[in-house]
Amino acid sequence: MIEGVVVTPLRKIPDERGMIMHMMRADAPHFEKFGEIYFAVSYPGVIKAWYRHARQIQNYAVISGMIKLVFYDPREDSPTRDTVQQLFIGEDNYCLVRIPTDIYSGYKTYGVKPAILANCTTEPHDST
Ligand SMILES: Cc1cn([C@H]2C[C@H](O)[C@@H](COP(=O)(O)OP(=O)(O)O[C@H]3O[C@H](C)C(=O)[C@H](O)[C@H]3O)O2)c(=O)[nH]c1=O
Repeated sequence: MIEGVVVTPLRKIPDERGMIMHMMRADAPHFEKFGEIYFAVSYPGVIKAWYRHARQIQNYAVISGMIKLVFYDPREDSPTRDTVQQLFIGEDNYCLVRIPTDIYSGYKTYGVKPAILANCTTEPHDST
């Protein structure tokens, strides 16, 4: 596992009406800071890469569909420098993935339906 990447299994609580899908709460051990939450929808087969953020920690949960999520660690001071990691996450493996600053990440949507990725970040998005 790349240093700083944390995978936390999340609960789905079903009943006859549907389900509750946990993601983030302020008293959870994995909560750090709230910046923004948004939903990225990707059609089947779409690749989104590469991302690298200097300030913003990302927390991904894929609420519908599946993605192959890949990381590369270029950090000179990291014990996992030059490591590649891949995860298959989404409705069949419902979890929260913490992505630390300064690593590269990217993903591909697979399967037959769009993936809906919720991203709860520690800083508001800034495209500059
Ligand atoms: C994230 C965001 C984007 N935008 C605008 C900026 C662009 O005009 C458009 C698409 O943004 P972007 O190309 O950044 O979208 P993605 O390639 O899906 O990437 C975003 O969602 C993936 C999952 C990441 O992890 C990235 O960090 C995040 O940038 O939406 C906004 O106006 N506000 C926002 O909060």
